[in-house]
Amino acid sequence: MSVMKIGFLDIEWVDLLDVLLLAFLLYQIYFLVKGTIASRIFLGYLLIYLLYLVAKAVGLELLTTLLGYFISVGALALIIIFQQEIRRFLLIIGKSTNLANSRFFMRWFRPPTVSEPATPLKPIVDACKSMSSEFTGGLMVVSKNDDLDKFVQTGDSLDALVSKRLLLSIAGQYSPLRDGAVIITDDRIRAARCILPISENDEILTSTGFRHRAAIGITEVTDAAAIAISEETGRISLAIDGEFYANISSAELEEKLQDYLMDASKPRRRDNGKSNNHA
Ligand SMILES: Nc1ncnc2c1ncn2[C@@H]1O[C@H](COP(=O)(O)OP(=O)(O)OP(=O)(O)O)[C@@H](O)[C@H]1O
Repeated sequence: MSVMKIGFLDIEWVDLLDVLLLAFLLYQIYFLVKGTIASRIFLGYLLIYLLYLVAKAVGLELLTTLLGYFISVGALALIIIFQQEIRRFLLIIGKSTNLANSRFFMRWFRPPTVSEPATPLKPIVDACKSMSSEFTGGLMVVSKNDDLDKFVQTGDSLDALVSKRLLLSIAGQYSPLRDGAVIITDDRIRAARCILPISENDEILTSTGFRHRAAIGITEVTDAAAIAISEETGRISLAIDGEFYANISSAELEEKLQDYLMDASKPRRRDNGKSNNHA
């Protein structure tokens, strides 16, 4: 059924839907790559494509052929270049269709209300407080819903009950487990010395070290929260969903962790990959 006619163009409902869906998809891709190196590559590729169109329209045959070759292998090249972003995009789709997190699902099949998160926060926050005052560096990941097996496997398995004493001894100056990250799921310390993905977001201050980039990185690809304690400054920082809360107090840490871990319906940010520094 025709909606409107512009000259020889007969526009139908399905065309409008097509354009709207394409605009929505491009908008999502824009937010996904915004602030990353990928956005510049994408822009560069777009400019080459525009140049190709102009060359073709003007009739520059040699240039058109050359650029045509470049663009024909472009799809494959884009998949290789954007593999991180495509992975992140599919993860977001996977997460947003996660039934357990869906508001609709929660409304009808709400599990019995619990007032405390599965992970005991007091020993974690107390350990962070001690580490902060003693300038002991540390990186702790607290799981929410996502499976962190892949990252647990990069470290040394522990499977011990969460306790302040154990967290402090892992982070201690002479501990062989102090490098890398500690991963906590529910009330268990699952592993130490784990390697986390480093955030590639170029909006993060260049002075930010690898411990803090790793804290942001893990929260960009999973729904876990990550705490970094700086060895240099003793500051406590928290990363959630790619957002970075720098230099927070132990009370703020506990409050933010509590809110985040208890909020099962909290939707993931749309502009995944964009980190903000909340100093
Ligand atoms: N990808 C990673 N995964 C897990 N841990 C990491 C990773 N990168 C660095 N770390 C840990 O962070 C420690 C300190 O790294 P770096 O000095 O670059 O970080 P930083 O952010 O400047 O932290 P600090 O303020 O404590 O110096 C490393 O010794 C290592 O234990």
